[in-house]
Amino acid sequence: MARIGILGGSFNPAHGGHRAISLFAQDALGLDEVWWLVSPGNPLKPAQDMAPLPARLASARRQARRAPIRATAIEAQLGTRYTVDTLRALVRRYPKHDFVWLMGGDNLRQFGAWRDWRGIARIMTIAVIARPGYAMRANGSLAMAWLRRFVRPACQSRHWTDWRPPALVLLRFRPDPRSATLLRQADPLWHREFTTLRVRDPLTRALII
Ligand SMILES: Nc1ncnc2c1ncn2[C@@H]1O[C@H](COP(=O)(O)OP(=O)(O)OP(=O)(O)O)[C@@H](O)[C@H]1O
Ligand SMILES: O=C(O)c1ccc[n+]([C@@H]2O[C@H](COP(=O)([O-])O)[C@@H](O)[C@H]2O)c1
Repeated sequence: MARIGILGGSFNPAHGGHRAISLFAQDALGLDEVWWLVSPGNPLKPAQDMAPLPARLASARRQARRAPIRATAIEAQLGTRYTVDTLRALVRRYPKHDFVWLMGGDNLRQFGAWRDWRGIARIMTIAVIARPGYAMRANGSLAMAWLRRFVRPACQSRHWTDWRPPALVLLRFRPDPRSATLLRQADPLWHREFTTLRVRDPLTRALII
């Protein structure tokens, strides 16, 4: 079974922080690959600041170069927007893969607002990577109040395929302050270099328009 970590995100744009946490997770969890799911549109984020999907996917492809990372916009083909639907579809589509959901500590804080977040935790193990400014045990977070009982020790993280979800592992990583927000502030028109209107999806080979 291939061991795959999934990092969902807006990638508006992709940056070195995504790459660094993916390589760290690859090592900590013993992954064969990390798949970056470039979202057609985060259901909780306003669409107006969002660069077109082909530009975000192209920026992710560039950041993923020469690393065991595949950028994909597979949610555009699956027709899913909510993570719970995406993960169900992926597990069905790739029965020979073991999947773990990766996210930064900032996403753990708002996880309780995601559609059927308990359902997500029941589908696959979740690995949270520390992010500067976000306490991982997020006291007062609705999701953490429920997830706390499923936390596994980080020293066992390579054995995640033996865990029966819900299972949550909190991974400490050297704080990486990079963010897409900072990059957009520095250059709101970052996507002008990705003028291409169509990009080949590296995972599915479909044309993303
Ligand atoms: N520097 C980082 N450290 C830890 N996790 C990160 C970091 N950058 C991104 N992530 C995680 O990667 C995933 C995708 O992030 P996203 O594409 O939204 O980038 P972002 O930098 O958080 O963007 P924005 O600043 O626009 O919110 C999320 O789970 C996020 O928590
Ligand atoms: O399913 C949901 O309700 C949901 C709500 C907010 C965010 N998400 C997912 O969380 C991932 C991170 O999103 P972002 O925009 O913070 O990079 C991305 O895969 C989104 O589709 C999912």
